Amino acid sequence: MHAHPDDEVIGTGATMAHYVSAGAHVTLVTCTLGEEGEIHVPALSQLAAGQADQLGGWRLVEWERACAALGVTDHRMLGGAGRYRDSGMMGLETNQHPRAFWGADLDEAAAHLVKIMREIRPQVMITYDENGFYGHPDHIQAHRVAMRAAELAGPDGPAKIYWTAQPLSVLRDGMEAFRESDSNPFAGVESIEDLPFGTPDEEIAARIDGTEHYAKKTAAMRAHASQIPDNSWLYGMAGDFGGEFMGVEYYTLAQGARGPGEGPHKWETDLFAGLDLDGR
Ligand SMILES: CC(=O)N[C@H]1[C@@H](O[C@@H]2[C@H](O)[C@H](O)[C@@H](O)[C@H](O)[C@H]2O)O[C@H](CO)[C@@H](O)[C@@H]1O
Ligand SMILES: [Zn+2]
Repeated sequence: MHAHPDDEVIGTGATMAHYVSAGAHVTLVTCTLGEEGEIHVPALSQLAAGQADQLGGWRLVEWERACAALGVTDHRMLGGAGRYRDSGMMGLETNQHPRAFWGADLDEAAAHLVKIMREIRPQVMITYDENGFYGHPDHIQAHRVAMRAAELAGPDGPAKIYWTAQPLSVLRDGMEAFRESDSNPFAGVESIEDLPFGTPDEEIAARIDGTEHYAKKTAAMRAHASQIPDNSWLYGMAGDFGGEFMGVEYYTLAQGARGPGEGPHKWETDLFAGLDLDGR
């Protein structure tokens, strides 16, 4: 369950490709079209919200192309394309738009996801933590709607719920690795504790290694060209560090029993670890 087109790749692209290739049924639910986003493709600049206001339709196409690159065939917009609008960054006037996701009625929005849950009966759901990973209103709302839907869906809801996360150790390694880079995402950051995200390693529950799929993740990122420019640090990370940073994704476990794991913190290597898959 993601907030905008492109979130699915940045946070969970390798995980989605990993499970599609393992034969799992992966359903992506995205909550808005991303109408209020930046535009990094000059030729598209007049699609912006304050001009032609067509960015949402364009990002829908980018989103479908990115899903194709990951092998995800079941991708849905919450309540149908255009039902909820990108709210913009926290505190902006766009938060008050009549269709802004940030102002959506929680149970009405959750009902759209419950309907999907009753159809697909997921064993595992991934969404964001209470802060929406980094505090964007649509990410916070996606968390709230996903957790409410899981509560309302009862036995049709997921047995395990994970929230996207970045271990502090990975952020420290990344900050060091990018120190000399000319596209340093940590530029101006004194300490990783200043970042709006980061989880102590001991609170991480799962490390999903989708390294073999990081080329699919990179291709899916390129599909989101309006949001992820060619000179993005994300490509630098993929280029300089290969799958090590791009192909591995981390999660905390918000609901369900933790399965067997590896390493000093017993991180699961499979989100379905410990589940009776025959049962559901
Ligand atoms: C990854 C993500 O959630 N992107 C959102 C976010 O985009 C940010 C926004 O454009 C901001 O103005 C930029 O400074 C920042 O770099 C962007 O990440 O918010 C957008 C508006 O809600 C949203 O469309 C985009 O998908
Ligand atoms: Zn987002």
